[in-house]
Parts: sequence; C-alpha cells; structure tokens
Amino acid sequence: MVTGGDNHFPFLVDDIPHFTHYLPPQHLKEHSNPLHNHPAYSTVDQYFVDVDDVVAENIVAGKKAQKRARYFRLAGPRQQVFFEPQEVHACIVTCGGLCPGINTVIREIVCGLHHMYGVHDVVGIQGGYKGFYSKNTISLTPKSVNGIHKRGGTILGTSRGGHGTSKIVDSIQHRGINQVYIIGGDGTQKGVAAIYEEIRKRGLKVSVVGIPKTIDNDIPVIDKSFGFDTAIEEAQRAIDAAHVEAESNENGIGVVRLMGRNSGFIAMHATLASRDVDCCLIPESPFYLEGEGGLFEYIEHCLKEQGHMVMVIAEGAGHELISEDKNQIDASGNKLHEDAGSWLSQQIKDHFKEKGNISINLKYIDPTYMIRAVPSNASDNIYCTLLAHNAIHGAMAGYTGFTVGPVNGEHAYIPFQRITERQNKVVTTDRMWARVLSSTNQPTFLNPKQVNDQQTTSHN
Ligand SMILES: Nc1ncnc2c1ncn2[C@@H]1O[C@H](COP(=O)(O)OP(=O)(O)O)[C@@H](O)[C@H]1O
Ligand SMILES: O=P(O)(O)OC[C@H]1O[C@](O)(COP(=O)(O)O)[C@@H](O)[C@@H]1O
Ligand SMILES: [Mg+2]
Repeated sequence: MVTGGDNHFPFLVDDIPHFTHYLPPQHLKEHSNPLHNHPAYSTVDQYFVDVDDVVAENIVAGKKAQKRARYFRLAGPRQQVFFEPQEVHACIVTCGGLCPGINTVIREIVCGLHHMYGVHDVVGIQGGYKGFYSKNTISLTPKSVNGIHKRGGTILGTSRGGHGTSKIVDSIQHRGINQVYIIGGDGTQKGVAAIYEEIRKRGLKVSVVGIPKTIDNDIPVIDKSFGFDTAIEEAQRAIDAAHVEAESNENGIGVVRLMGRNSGFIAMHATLASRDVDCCLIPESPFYLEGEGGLFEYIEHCLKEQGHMVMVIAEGAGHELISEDKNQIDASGNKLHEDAGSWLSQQIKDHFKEKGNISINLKYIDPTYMIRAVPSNASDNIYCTLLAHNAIHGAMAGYTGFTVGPVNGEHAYIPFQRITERQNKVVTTDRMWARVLSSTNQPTFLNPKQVNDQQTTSHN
C-alpha cells in the first residue's frame, strides 16, 4: 500500500506525507542542505540518504514469508531541505507516562537543530498537550538543555488527557510554529495524527513529527522503544532483591511487580535477563490459581524443590481473575487496573494460611515508578540521539505526519497509521516466550486442547 506518497516505487511502500503533496509549489522553496558545508558531516562519504532509499519491514525470507514485502522510507538527511534555518520556529512537547531517555531526546532535538541546521528558535511546550493552550512556552537552547540527559523524567513536564486538536493547532498557528516534535506513546501518536490532519486541512506549512516513547514497548513496527533497555537493567535490581530475600528466608517467596498494562515485554525481558525468576506472569498469557497445573501447585513444587521462589508479574496480568471496576479509566482513557502484584501476594498468603501445610515468607516489591524515573543508560542515549536527529532530518526535508524509529536496525519514517492501528504484544506462540517458559520451568497454564491449538498456529 502506498499511502499518500509518490507512486513510482516498484514495490509496496508505506509512504509518509510531504509538503509537496498539499501545498502549492509557489509556497515552497527548496534549498541545499546546510550539512553540505558542515565541517563534521560534509567530509563523510554517503552521509546523505537517497530520497528513494527504503527499509524492508520484514527481512526474513522463506516459504512462509510474506509474498509482498512492505517498505518504509529510510530516515536521514536529504540533499535538499524545505526550510531556511532562520525560518524555522520549532517546538517540543512530551506526553503520557515517563520513560528513561525523554530528556536525551529533547536535548538532541535542540542541539541537533542548532548545530546541524543553524536553527536557534526552539521552544518547549510545558505539561503535555494541554500546555499548548494553557501555559507559556519556555525557550530551549543548547546551553539550557546541556546536562539534562543525566536526569530522569522530562524537563518539560507531561500529562494525560487534555488533547483538544483545534485548540492545539490554533496555538501552533498563533505562535508561528512550523516544526512540531511530539514525544509520546500510543495515545500520544493518535493525537499527533489528529494534529497533522488538522494542519493539512488548514493548508499550513508545519511539519508534525511523532517520536515514539513507551516504557511498555507496546508500539508496533519499531524494533523496540527507547528507555526499554534501561528499564530492563533497572528491573534487575528489584528482582535481585526479591531473590536475596526469598533465598534467605525459609519458604521465601519474592514477588516483583513490573510495568506493562497491556503488554508484558518488561516482565518477559527482565525475567530472561535475570535467570533467577521461577515464574513470569504477563497479560498475554492468562493463568489460574487452583488445581492441577495451576499457580498454587507450582509454588508448592518450587518451595519443596528449592526452598524459595521468585515471581515477576506485569501490572496487567491476571485481570480476568481480579474483581475490579472495569469502567475505571485515566484522563487519557486508558483502563485503570487494581494492583495485580498486591492482589496476587494476598491470594498466595491466604492460600497457604488456609492450607496450613507450609508456612511461607512472602515479600512484595513494587519498583515500577523507580524504574521509570531513572536516566537512560549509555545505549539508550545513543538510540535517543539517532531518533532526535532523524526526526529533524525528516522535518527539514519537508516530510510531515510521520513517526521515526528503528526497523530491523535501520531508522525509518513510518506513517502514523501503522503505529496506532494496533498495540505491540508478546506473542506467546513465539520462540521468545518459549525461552521464558524453559528458563523458569513454570506451567503453561494451558489445557491440552489449547496447547494443540497453539502448536498448529505457531509460525516461529
Ligand atoms: N485517540 C486519541 N486522540 C487524540 N489524543 C489522544 C488519543 N489518545 C490519547 N491521546 C492523548 O495523548 C496523550 C498521551 O496519551 P496516554 O495514553 O496518556 O499516554 P501515551 O501516549 O504514553 O500512551 C494524552 O494527552 C491524551 O489526551
Ligand atoms: O501512573 P501513570 O502515570 O498513569 O503511569 C502508569 C502507566 O504508565 C505506563 O508505564 C506506561 O504507559 P504509557 O505508555 O501510556 O505512558 C503503564 O505501564 C502504566 O500503567
Ligand atoms: Mg500508552
């Protein structure tokens, strides 16, 4: 499917919009990219990306591979740009939950615009989407953002809810902003798409760029989200603590709750990295407590065999078992859940008290907000830098209405629709989940019929 772009590719490109698609030619002027004269970049052979370079979405070939491969435009600097440096008025906004690395992205957008393209007019919108129409902006310069990558959180502040498309676009128009960089998760990207549509409807020369942020790794298409590696690393500290406590006490059980309201990636990767976890519970893999093959039986088995047990539970796991108000939502419309970790801990305590055969010693650790609040690690910092720079290159080249992110290791420009149409979930028929089951030895919690169904549908 070619979405809104030039139709000259001999293959299927999920293309992104460009100013030339909706603005009259007399309103657009092309300029040579200032990077041609940049002392660092001009000396690098093949620094510029050919306008027709693309990245394959699927790189595994084979009989079962998709017959018609799909591609995205390769991210990077183009020979020509559609903005003069002094013409650019850029803004940055951060929305949704925190995640390690947001400040690095902010820093690199400001420094990248300044040092690569000579753009000096960059402002920060404070407090998420609602800040567009309820707060003043703050000026962002390389000096003011220097060192912020060493800090967790976002220097701009963030929020949920408050997305009013017209009010936001009015504010963009009123302030004369023509490059909008929006850092946020799946909810935010839906908001970015709405802003882009409104800007296009009004015929404005404003580039709207989404930078995907999610600690849950629930954004599809991209390889992984920034801050995810840092989160896994930080989660190890909580799992290690749970392990130490569990091992040091008779019949010790350590329960660690990690984030992931709909997707269990943090729990899965933290479990695989640790090797001390005996059971990992995620939203994608329902479980049950009582009876044969159930969780209580497995806990008893672990306590008998090794005298202790470590469990990791993603915040969205087991909600089919928990009685909760299903209508509770946050300001953005995300479903709010009861604390699954506390619930599970109580269920385990009640079970063993009632049964009276084993006296357990359970310690519950909830490090969720501590994990989210740390600064990004070294590799996430580099990832954030590439995201920021590629976002800038795309905007300067006149592209708009796109998200940037790594696809099979190459950064690409991805249309919003591909990012927002579904959530990335752990596929429990994939080999990765099998590795978790094999490393923990936990039950599959599937009945024989489900196992059979899974085997026939599995493609990995
Ligand atoms: N469908 C949507 N359309 C427009 N804006 C949305 C939509 N969903 C969420 N938003 C806005 O995006 C922002 C962040 O969304 P949220 O779900 O809280 O976090 P995240 O972007 O991290 O998933 C909020 O300000 C919210 O109002
Ligand atoms: O308490 P808050 O700020 O709503 O954050 C909690 C939520 O944030 C997350 O970590 C990330 O969610 P977003 O990607 O929507 O920001 C969820 O796993 C969690 O439910
Ligand atoms: Mg979200």
